[in-house]
Amino acid sequence: MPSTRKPVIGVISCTRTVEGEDAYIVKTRYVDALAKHADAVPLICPAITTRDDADAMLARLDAILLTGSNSNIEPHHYGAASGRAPYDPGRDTMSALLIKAAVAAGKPVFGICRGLQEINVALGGTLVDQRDGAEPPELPHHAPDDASLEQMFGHSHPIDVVADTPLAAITDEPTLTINSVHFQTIGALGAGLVVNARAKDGVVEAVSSVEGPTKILAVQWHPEWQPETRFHDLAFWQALGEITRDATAR
Ligand SMILES: N[C@@H](CCC(=O)NCCCC(=O)O)C(=O)O
Repeated sequence: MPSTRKPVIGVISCTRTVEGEDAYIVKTRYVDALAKHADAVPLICPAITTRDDADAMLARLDAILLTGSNSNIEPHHYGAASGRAPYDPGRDTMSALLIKAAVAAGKPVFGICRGLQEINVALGGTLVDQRDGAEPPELPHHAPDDASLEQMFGHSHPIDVVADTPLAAITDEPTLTINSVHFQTIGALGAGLVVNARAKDGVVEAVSSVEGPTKILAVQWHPEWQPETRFHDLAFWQALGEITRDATAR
């Protein structure tokens, strides 16, 4: 019987400089979407540095959400010789620990943009950067550098949803038009992940876990950006709440 209490979902934070000091921050749109559309209680998680702390944190959470962020994962985490700043090493450490702890505890792991990339890397996958190609990308996945915030999240393209995947069941549409705010994309797929959607250039746009106790669902786009305007984004958030309730009822 699924639990009737609201699930508590941990939201990973980023380290930024605020008023001249280090601060743990989360953009409100991620937290608000969990509360408004997943019917969950969001709990912002500071950067932890040990597996014991990650296990203790997970013991008090029903699931975790790895948000988007402008920073890139440091390349040594996925065996690359070089990468592009900005970085957030504290977040890299925390996301790897939280993902491993959640998988060990059989608790759901959800990812958005950088969060999808962190899940892929934590499971042994790699990333590639569209800016490293010899030619400009056939399909740019990020607006030009001088774009405003609205223009950045207005940059969009279609994706093809893979049939018989969790995303197909959630959205019930073979193609979606999604916003796109990233330069990095999945290279090698992490262990246990299944592709749920691809862009027309083959870029992986959504993944889920192969059947098993730990439910993973991650998307490369931003369903937290004005989700009221797109059915598939509202459906994404409703699914997060349902997946987490089901997991707590097991
Ligand atoms: N840096 C990575 C991940 C991109 C990402 O998460 N973008 C979101 C930025 C807006 C926000 O903070 O939500 C890449 O470039 O691929």
